[in-house]
Amino acid sequence: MNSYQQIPIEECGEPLVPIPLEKFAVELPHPYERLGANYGERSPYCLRQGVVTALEKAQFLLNKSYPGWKLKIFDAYRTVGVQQFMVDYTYGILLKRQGLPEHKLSPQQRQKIWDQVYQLWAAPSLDPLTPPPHSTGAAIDLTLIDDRGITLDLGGQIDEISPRSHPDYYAKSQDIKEQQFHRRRQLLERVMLNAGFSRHPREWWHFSLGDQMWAWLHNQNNPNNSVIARYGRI
Ligand SMILES: C[C@@H](N)C(=O)N[C@H](C)C(=O)O
Ligand SMILES: [Zn+2]
Repeated sequence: MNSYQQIPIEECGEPLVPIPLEKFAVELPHPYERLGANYGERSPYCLRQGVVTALEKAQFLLNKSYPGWKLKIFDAYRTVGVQQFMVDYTYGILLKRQGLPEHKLSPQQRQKIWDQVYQLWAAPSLDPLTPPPHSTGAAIDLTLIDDRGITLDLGGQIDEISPRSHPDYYAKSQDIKEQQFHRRRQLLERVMLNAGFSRHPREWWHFSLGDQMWAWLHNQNNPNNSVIARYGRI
């Protein structure tokens, strides 16, 4: 269990609502649907009402400094089934990289792959006390586009399994291009944090508001003013 999953949840009952996609840029077709993930009746482009409002605020703050730029939504809501699909898909990718069929792997080799998967992905838990962040409708993965509609390079792909995914990977670089990646990551972080979100400590693209991870991060920074999560699995 991750530390953040010990945070209690007091579900506030806010509905999951569609993201007004016309206000943002969107990765289309949806990256996980393209891989075969089945959302059933649900859409990945939904969030809790309060989270959509905060996302609109982040877009507004971005436009104050950078008119015409947009937040580009990669992924938002996921059922636990989709979380399971992506965890299994990522295991398959890492297995292929090893170049060995699964039955030839030792239990230790297998465990090493699972550890890598769970470095990046939350466990597809059906326990209401430990929901995957995206299954609460409170988490979003996103990047930036500029006023020409060009997706900006933030120095790595979303969902990349590599040290480059760490938000501060380029923080100390002397390379001009890499310093630009870092400034863009800082810009994305600034507008999202000022709108109320928290950023995942290991993923430059993942932000959430009101879920267990958000509360845990808040409490790390404000030990005298602790909060609990208001969004559970929906
Ligand atoms: C891997 C990335 N898309 C992501 O969302 N990671 C977090 C931790 C998650 O699975 O909730
Ligand atoms: Zn995410």
